[in-house]
Amino acid sequence: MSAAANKPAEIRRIAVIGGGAWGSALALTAARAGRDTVLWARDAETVAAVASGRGNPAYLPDVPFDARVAATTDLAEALDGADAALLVTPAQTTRAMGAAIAPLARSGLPVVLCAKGIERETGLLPAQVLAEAAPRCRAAILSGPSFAADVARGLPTAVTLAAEDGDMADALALALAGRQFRPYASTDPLGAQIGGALKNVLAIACGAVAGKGWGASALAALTARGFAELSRLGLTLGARPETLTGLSGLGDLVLTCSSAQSRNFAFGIALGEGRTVDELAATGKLAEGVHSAAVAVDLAARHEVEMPIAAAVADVLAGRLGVDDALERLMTRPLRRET
Ligand SMILES: NC(=O)C1=CN([C@@H]2O[C@H](COP(=O)(O)OP(=O)(O)OC[C@H]3O[C@@H](n4cnc5c(N)ncnc54)[C@H](OP(=O)(O)O)[C@@H]3O)[C@@H](O)[C@H]2O)C=CC1
Ligand SMILES: O=C(CO)COP(=O)(O)O
Repeated sequence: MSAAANKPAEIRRIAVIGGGAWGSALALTAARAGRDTVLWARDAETVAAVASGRGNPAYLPDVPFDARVAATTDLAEALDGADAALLVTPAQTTRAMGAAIAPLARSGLPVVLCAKGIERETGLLPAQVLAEAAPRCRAAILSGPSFAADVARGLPTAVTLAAEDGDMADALALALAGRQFRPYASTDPLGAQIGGALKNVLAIACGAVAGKGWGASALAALTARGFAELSRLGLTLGARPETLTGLSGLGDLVLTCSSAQSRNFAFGIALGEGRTVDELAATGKLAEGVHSAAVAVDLAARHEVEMPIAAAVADVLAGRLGVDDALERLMTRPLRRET
């Protein structure tokens, strides 16, 4: 067989599964890139608004949709004829959504996982979950510094698009690329997932520092030590250094640990200001780090990797530690060489 015969076919039609902020922004991105794009959402009002060109008032208010995106509540219709799917529901729904996609997807369908998290019950990353739930689909990862509202408004950014199969990563990057959206293909999906999941946990810690008013020096120090944790775990699990220092690692960590536009950072700010975890959970706003913190710490412990900042976040979220005590615990750890 010739090399050309092994190349993935051109990606013309994209199904975006998930009608929240990021799914809508990515559907717009795909449509702007010239793909025939259909958005699946479970909420009929969202589907009606997107299909009529009004955009997504629930999740992206005031963002005009400047490209044509079809929409449906019927998953089979969304996947019919799709050359690739983007799965953009919260990380803890990956298994159920994968199982729903599995019987409807053609064999070998590329499924780009866009959620950033670790499955709570198993400690598995999204691609590992998809491999169990939809084994005939092929996983790719889209991750990097990209607030949905910015991307939907057409503000520029760059992201990592990773798959074990480099040709598939290249084809997906080409299918989504535009003047304002620049995907870099990678063959390190593991590294891309670790960066995306951990930056959310670390952003909660950074937000708490901001909410406490502990100053810009503390915030920078915590971000750097957070990156050390992320890198330690990533390297131990087999991620590549250039992925961890790249867009889906350091790039997204810097964004999320410095901007109140991040829901994880905003969650941390509110904790630092004295709101309780229960109050914040009741808002229903998604902060993926809340769901991944404890399992990330367990995963690190299983591999004998120290993650004191993530552990402090997990303890604060579980009500075992206050934010002031968490700082005290981090600052009084035994002095050590910087690694
Ligand atoms: N927002 C952002 O800037 C970015 C987000 N991400 C990641 O993308 C993922 C999704 O985030 P985002 O879109 O912002 O989240 P949102 O809270 O904006 O939207 C979540 C969407 O998922 C749907 N949903 C929730 N639970 C289920 C379920 N069990 N089955 C089917 N659909 C479900 C919701 O539907 P309903 O409205 O009906 O509840 C909603 O459409 C997260 O992992 C996040 O980390 C990544 C990069 C940027
Ligand atoms: O992942 C994101 C930006 O890259 C979005 O971060 P939040 O989920 O914290 O809003």
